[in-house]
Amino acid sequence: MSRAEITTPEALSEEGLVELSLRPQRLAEFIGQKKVKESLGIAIDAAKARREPLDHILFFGPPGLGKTTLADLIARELGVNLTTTSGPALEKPGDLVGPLTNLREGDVLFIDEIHRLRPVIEEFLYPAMEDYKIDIRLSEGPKAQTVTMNIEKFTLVGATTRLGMLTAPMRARFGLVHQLAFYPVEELEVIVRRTGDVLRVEMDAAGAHEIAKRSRGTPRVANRLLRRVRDYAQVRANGIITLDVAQAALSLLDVDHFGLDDMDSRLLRAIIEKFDGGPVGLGTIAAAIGEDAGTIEEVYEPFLVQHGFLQRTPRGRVATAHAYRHLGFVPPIGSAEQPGLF
Ligand SMILES: Nc1ncnc2c1ncn2[C@@H]1O[C@H](COP(=O)(O)OP(=O)(O)OP(=O)(O)O)[C@@H](O)[C@H]1O
Repeated sequence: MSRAEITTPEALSEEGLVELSLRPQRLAEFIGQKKVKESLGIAIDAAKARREPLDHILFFGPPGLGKTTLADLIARELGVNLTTTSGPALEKPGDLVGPLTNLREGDVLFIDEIHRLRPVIEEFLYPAMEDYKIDIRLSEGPKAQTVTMNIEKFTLVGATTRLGMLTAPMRARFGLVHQLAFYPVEELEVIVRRTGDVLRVEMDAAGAHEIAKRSRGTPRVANRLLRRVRDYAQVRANGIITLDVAQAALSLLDVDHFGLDDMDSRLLRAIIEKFDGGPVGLGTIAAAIGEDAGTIEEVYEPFLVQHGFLQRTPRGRVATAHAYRHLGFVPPIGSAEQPGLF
């Protein structure tokens, strides 16, 4: 596994089954995101009491923060079935006919990466979301006949890392919209300990803290780092994750002290080395490092801004003194500081 992979917040192809086994089984077991959890709990209880389906829900935020997990927990708490699909997997409206007609009353349909739905599929979904009806075309061409079919009342849960790319009509059809934020180290520590219990790996508080600290605010990264540190502890130590073991394992894996990944470093380095620390426009940075501007803005920047490595100013992005120092550069006099953060 390369350094870029170990701290990427996006799921790696082999992680599906492992993640499934680590998922909390009840909303109460879901750690952090207090406000989101509370508001979901209220909405779920109210819907159950009224015996009505829950409003459609949209989750947005960077990858790996628990959007899919929450969709799963909502279905569990409601005691209904969950059907999962994703924007890129749906090619034509027909692909949704099966999933929608198979829904039983109150079921949850989860659409990941909902910003990537094709416009025809969005249009097809609108009446389903609003009136629980779908229009099925019986043939192709301009004179094609359509029939309207009723479907059961259901809840659509959408997830996106790119709220800005969702169309306004789609956004307007969600009754509840929740943003998932990066997790503070204390909460990640609880997640690491919980995962440790599931995987039956022993660790002390300092070991759990070290893994949490380098997890980029992201449970998916925390769980991944824990699995790698566990391997190291088994092979090179007595199986117990202590501070020393965690530090040795993570430095062997080249995991940055703050969990910055390869793209974070490239981004900051480009601003410092090519643009004198900024300010520089997002489009220019994107071209310089060969990454999509939207992905930079919605996947990488939020973490860097929150942790005081980057500032967004009206004139462009600026690398802070903290970023200079972290990457081994001397900050220029007068460069932006983030007082009190570290
Ligand atoms: N609050 C949490 N408490 C405990 N475990 C969590 C929490 N949030 C996420 N996890 C775990 O982290 C992993 C990733 O979560 P999940 O797949 O739900 O993320 P996601 O936001 O849907 O990511 P993506 O959008 O990239 O699919 C899962 O194994 C999940 O169980």
